[in-house]
Amino acid sequence: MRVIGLISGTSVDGIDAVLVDVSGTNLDIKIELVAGATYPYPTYLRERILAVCADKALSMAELAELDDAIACAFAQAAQNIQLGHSPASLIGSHGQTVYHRPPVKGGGEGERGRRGELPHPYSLLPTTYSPLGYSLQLGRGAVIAHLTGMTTISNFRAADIAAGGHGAPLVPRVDAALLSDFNEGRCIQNIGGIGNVAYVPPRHNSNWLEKLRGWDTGPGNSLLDLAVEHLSSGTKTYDENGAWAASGNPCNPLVEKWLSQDYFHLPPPKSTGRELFGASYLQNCLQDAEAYQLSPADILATLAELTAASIVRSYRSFLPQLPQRVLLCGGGSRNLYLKNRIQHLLASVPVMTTDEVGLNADFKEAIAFAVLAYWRHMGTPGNLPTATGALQEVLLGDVSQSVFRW
Ligand SMILES: Nc1ncnc2c1ncn2[C@@H]1O[C@H](COP(=O)(O)OP(=O)(O)OP(=O)(O)O)[C@@H](O)[C@H]1O
Ligand SMILES: CC(=O)N[C@H]1[C@@H]2OC[C@@H](O2)[C@@H](O)[C@@H]1O[C@H](C)C(=O)O
Repeated sequence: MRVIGLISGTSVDGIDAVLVDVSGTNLDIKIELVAGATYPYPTYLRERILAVCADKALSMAELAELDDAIACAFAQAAQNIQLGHSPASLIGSHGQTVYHRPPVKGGGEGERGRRGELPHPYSLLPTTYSPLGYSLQLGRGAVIAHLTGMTTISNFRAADIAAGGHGAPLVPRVDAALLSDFNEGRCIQNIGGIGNVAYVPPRHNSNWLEKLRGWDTGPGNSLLDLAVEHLSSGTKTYDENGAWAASGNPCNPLVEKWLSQDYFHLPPPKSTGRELFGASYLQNCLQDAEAYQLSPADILATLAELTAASIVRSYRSFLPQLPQRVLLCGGGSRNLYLKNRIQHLLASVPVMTTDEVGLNADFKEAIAFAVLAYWRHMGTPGNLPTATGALQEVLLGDVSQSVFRW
């Protein structure tokens, strides 16, 4: 089946679109990437999205307008990616995350929540506050289905959240299907705006899927990108290949201070977003850096070290053993300095990109949402409770069918 996968991630840099052929059932699937492209948002739209992510207030009418403007951009990306190819019959669209709130521990989280009992932290909250997580992705599927004439699956995170999960990360089940190895335990590390990992145990283990783990490791490129924009007075948006950071030195006492923060010590399942690792987090980092009189390059090297160390230390803290290989994907896998620091901290564990095992590292997330849509279409669950904390596996995504014929 030919499927389109669409996502714009927490970097808000544009829409990743793929056209893939998917076949098979459940975890036993094959995919072939027919086409992939990134379509940058128009500047005005990117700025509006970033403002909303940074808590800018907007009216309901403005929210509806923004939701549909994003959906139109996604529909356009779906049309563009098919040009010159035979058309797809299904779209899986993640949309644009503008807000993410994990469930309250001991309340919504499936692993800990008990029915019929108000857990302690919940009883301290106003009664209007739900212990379930909340995650809002804009770019409604109905509009994409309407504009493209194609059945569109969207709103993938809601069903996992309703089952007590974080609604994230959702990619680990796809990682299990596409990147597992018979003999080797692997960490599949995405470095987008936020970093997230799936630990995929070797498949020779009879209950390997139950042993799979996944969580958000913390900042990926979000702090680095914000810092580059600030330190270059808006002339740059990211540190190409990590060259700027590579010309500085990390300040280790600062890295240790930042790593003492709660999020890094919280056991999985856990998820996060720009709400935590965003502009105000960076402001605090920059304030801390003043005491050490760091140069711009040192600041970037220190933030890169935070990202690398938060990733590697989370493996050491939360996995039964280190993986035998780490496969990087997402834009941060192109940051050579970051990649080298991860390799250094992992010593003899080989670190490479998913490209090197045949899965495109830039488009893996978009591919994942094509696969998740395929699974929804086939009636196969898409979440992994060991990664999201949900009480059970559930079907992910709302189905919008197009009744319009253009
Ligand atoms: N050549 C490169 N050198 C350094 N960094 C790069 C390079 N290419 C991309 N990046 C980084 O990758 C980021 C985009 O990554 P990606 O598209 O994977 O993020 P995302 O999908 O928005 O995030 P998420 O996975 O959190 O949803 C850019 O903002 C930039 O920081
Ligand atoms: C709420 C949300 O959009 N979360 C993203 C984000 O970006 C990376 C990390 O945080 C991950 O948990 C998730 O995305 C991927 C696609 C996932 O669900 O696996």
